[in-house]
Amino acid sequence: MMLSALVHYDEITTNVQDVLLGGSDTSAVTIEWAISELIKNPKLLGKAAEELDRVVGRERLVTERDLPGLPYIEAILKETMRLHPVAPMLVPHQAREDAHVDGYDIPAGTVVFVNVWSIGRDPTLWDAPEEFRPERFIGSKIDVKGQDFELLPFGSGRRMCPGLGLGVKVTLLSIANLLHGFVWRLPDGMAVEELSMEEIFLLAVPRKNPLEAVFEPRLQSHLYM
Ligand code: HEM
Repeated sequence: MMLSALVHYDEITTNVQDVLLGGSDTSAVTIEWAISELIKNPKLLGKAAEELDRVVGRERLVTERDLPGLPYIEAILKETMRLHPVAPMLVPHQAREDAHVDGYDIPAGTVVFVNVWSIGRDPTLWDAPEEFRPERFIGSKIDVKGQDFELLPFGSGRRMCPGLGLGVKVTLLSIANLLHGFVWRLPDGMAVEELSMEEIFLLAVPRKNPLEAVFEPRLQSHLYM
């Protein structure tokens, strides 16, 4: 009885840890990459601000209800997830039965890694894959929900990320509010070419050096209270 209560407690702790870890770093890393790419491309920063001013205006903050009307912000998120997937090889999976995929035999028991980092930069799938171009997703049906195999930042299938819905909303809303609420630029005297985009390959792939940026309010002061 005591043992089963202990196992039960351990399972709860592990599951809570999974959700906290799975849901915090992933979103933070994605948001930092999105802002970095935009600071490097001031024209895109301007396009995002234009969409936010047109749809939301300057009298209030962005809310979840605004998200469906912000296709450019959504395109920024997809483009960030294409170039900077937080789990570059997803997590290891094991083939349960013999399979034949694209000319390769995969025996049962094989540990399979899916290199979504490379897929996102594959020149046979993407035009100018090294360029950050959110426009490529405007009018495109490609989504991050695990059905379009060229873009799998949340994985696919029965073990794909269960936090997809929450993850997309949190990152979209954060990026939208950061761009709507602040003007972003590099510190004085620093040119965009000097902004390092080096990655560090850990469990997630954050920036090697934390982003240093200057941000100034662009809305009325009472909105920040
Ligand atoms: C930007 C946000 C996020 C990204 C990019 C992301 C990405 C991923 C990826 C790639 C996996 C592995 C999928 C696979 O096995 O192939 C995963 C698993 C998981 N994620 Fe997320 N995630 C995000 C947000 C969240 C959130 C908000 C939560 C929870 C609140 C969460 C909870 C989990 C859990 C529990 C798993 C393990 C699922 C399993 O093994 O069955 N994630 N996530």
